[in-house]
Amino acid sequence: MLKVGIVGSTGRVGTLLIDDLKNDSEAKLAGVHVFDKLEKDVPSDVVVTNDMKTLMESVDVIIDFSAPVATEELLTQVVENGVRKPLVIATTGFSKHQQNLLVEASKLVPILYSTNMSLGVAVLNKLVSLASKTLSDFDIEIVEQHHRYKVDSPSGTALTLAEHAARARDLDLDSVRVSGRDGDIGARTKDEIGVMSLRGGDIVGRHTVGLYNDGEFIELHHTATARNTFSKGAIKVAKWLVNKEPSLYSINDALGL
Ligand SMILES: NC(=O)C1=CN([C@@H]2O[C@H](COP(=O)(O)OP(=O)(O)OC[C@H]3O[C@@H](n4cnc5c(N)ncnc54)[C@H](OP(=O)(O)O)[C@@H]3O)[C@@H](O)[C@H]2O)C=CC1
Ligand SMILES: O=C(O)C1=N[C@H](C(=O)O)C[C@H](O)C1
Repeated sequence: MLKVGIVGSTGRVGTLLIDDLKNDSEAKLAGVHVFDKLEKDVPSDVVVTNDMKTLMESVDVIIDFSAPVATEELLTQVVENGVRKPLVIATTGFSKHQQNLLVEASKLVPILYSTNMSLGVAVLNKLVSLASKTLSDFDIEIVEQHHRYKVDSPSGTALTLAEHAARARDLDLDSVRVSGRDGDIGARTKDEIGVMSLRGGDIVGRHTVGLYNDGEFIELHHTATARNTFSKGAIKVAKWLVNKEPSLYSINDALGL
């Protein structure tokens, strides 16, 4: 039985991970990191701790849906404190420093990082690469919609979709991304990639990649209708990751896409 540890165990996705692991025949909950207090009941043999190193040493693999500072603490245990455990990282909104730390840690332990753990978005990324390259004259605009509690913007998924679009056109995303328009902004430039955010209600996650030209346009939509799409996806890739060599893996590696 694969022993799973959760970082972000009290969160929207973390609580679903606890439920999903109760019904899994190959993986079980072995430890949870709690920042404050765990309201949910867990079996008595589960390690409940606010110490990241203790959690990591109690499990076979970590699944992280938390906050950038918490993921940074996790990665620091690998890079500075010699802890060696495979990590599935789903948290979004990292700074450049945190992104670099993730790359450094992946030289020491296997890490699968994905801004979206759904199969649908994994396929959408591939469709976006194909469409952006083939429809090279079309303007690309991405819109993401999420629930009112989401704290980072644009979503990690929207940024990953934008990266696929930019790479397909040999563009540097940081130079061409536009994430707000207001006032006398002038006409749209050819290469810019718009990435816009809407927040409201209980929307689990919706991403639209539009490619617009004179006389026609294509819009590719993905909608997550249940949040456990992400928790179940993360457990699936954790099983795949656990015996891999240190490296930075994508969800496409795990799903064979
Ligand atoms: N890749 C994917 O498929 C998906 C990624 N996400 C991402 O996962 C992350 C979590 O999402 P969600 O569950 O909705 O968020 P929540 O805000 O519901 O949960 C965040 C969790 O992180 C914990 N946390 C916050 N700060 C710290 C800290 N400093 N140290 C330790 N733990 C901390 C919280 O603990 P406490 O409750 O005590 O504050 C809580 O358990 C977000 O970055 C989100 O974008 C979300 C869905 C899918
Ligand atoms: O915070 C969320 O809820 C989600 N976050 C991820 C992101 O930032 O892309 C994935 C999903 O869309 C839900």
